[in-house]
Amino acid sequence: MMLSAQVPLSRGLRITGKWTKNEWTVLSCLGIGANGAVYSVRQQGGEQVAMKVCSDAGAVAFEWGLLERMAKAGTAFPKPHCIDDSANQSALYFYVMEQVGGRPLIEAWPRLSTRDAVRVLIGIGYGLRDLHASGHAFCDIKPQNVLVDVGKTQCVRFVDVGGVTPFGRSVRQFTPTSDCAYWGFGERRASAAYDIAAVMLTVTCLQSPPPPNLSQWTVERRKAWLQRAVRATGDSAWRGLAEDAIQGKLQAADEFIRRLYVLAKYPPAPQQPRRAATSSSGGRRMTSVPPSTAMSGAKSGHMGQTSAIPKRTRNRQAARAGGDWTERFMWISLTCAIVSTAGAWAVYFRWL
Ligand SMILES: Nc1ncnc2c1ncn2[C@@H]1O[C@H](COP(=O)(O)OP(=O)(O)OP(=O)(O)O)[C@@H](O)[C@H]1O
Repeated sequence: MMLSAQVPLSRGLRITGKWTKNEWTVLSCLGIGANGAVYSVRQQGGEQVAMKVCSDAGAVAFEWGLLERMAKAGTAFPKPHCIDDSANQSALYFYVMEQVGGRPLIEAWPRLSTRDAVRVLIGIGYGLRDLHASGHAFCDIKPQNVLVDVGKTQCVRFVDVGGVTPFGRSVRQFTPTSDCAYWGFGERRASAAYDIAAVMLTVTCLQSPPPPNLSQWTVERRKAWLQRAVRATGDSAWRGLAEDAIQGKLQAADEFIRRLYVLAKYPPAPQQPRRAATSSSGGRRMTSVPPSTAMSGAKSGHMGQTSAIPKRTRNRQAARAGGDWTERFMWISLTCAIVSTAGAWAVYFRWL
């Protein structure tokens, strides 16, 4: 059978590595993008991993190099496994990496409560902080490239390392709606501020989907639309954060995280209803995600290790939200004990 990066690989197909001699079995397609397709595959030994397949050997080698660098820097991108090309067919180049769990933000966002949405943003903030510490910007932030574990942990992970660029260089790969220059704000240059603006642009566009003919508008008209969309989203704290981020005033992820903690205390008013969207990655329909519960019940973080909201802060927030039943139980028990002791003393003195 003729294998090619352009032809979708069918389930059950076996791919043998020309150099590693490893064998992988295709399970499903995780997503298709401009640079190639990503498949869930099972490797010998049974582990499920992700395989990015391209027809361009140079593109695979370039992304692989970035992925290795990002792994060394301990960022939220998938861990690299190996790079190879198919022994069955010469035009199939690929690399194998950790398969990241969770759902793309485009699917997860509409079902997040306001509090959980802020917590996910804090997770993104921490992911960016680690990435920026390596001197690189993500540059291609979009809802398909941020995966959120919508279960208990709400971990945030990044995929698609192809756009990662050293600070100061021109952005090579971007998505117009997440690019501040497209909206008439800032320049298209890799920086922490560029990524932070992209996060808030992404979120604004998830809240208020832009019109389909946006690309035909002048930059001024786009800018005016965006300003209206930001004004229509959330309360003044939220608007202030979104405006500052989009205008490039937040120049470090730490500052972004700090501002988000303020929002976690005073979350923006929920926007209803959020329009259902269709994932562009592989054309999958948005599937239902169980609504997340109060902050007290879940841990948050990126890479499944770090909690986005420190435990003490979470407990305080939970107590404020009236969600800490153990504390309420303790106070009720204490009150009962005091009342019964007082009663016993009263009876004792009456009998004396
Ligand atoms: N390691 C991974 N684990 C799980 N899913 C992944 C992984 N890598 C990619 N995906 C999924 O596959 C989709 C496409 O992958 P990727 O973004 O790397 O392709 P691309 O060709 O670079 O896309 P684009 O044209 O958007 O830049 C992603 O949006 C994501 O949903």
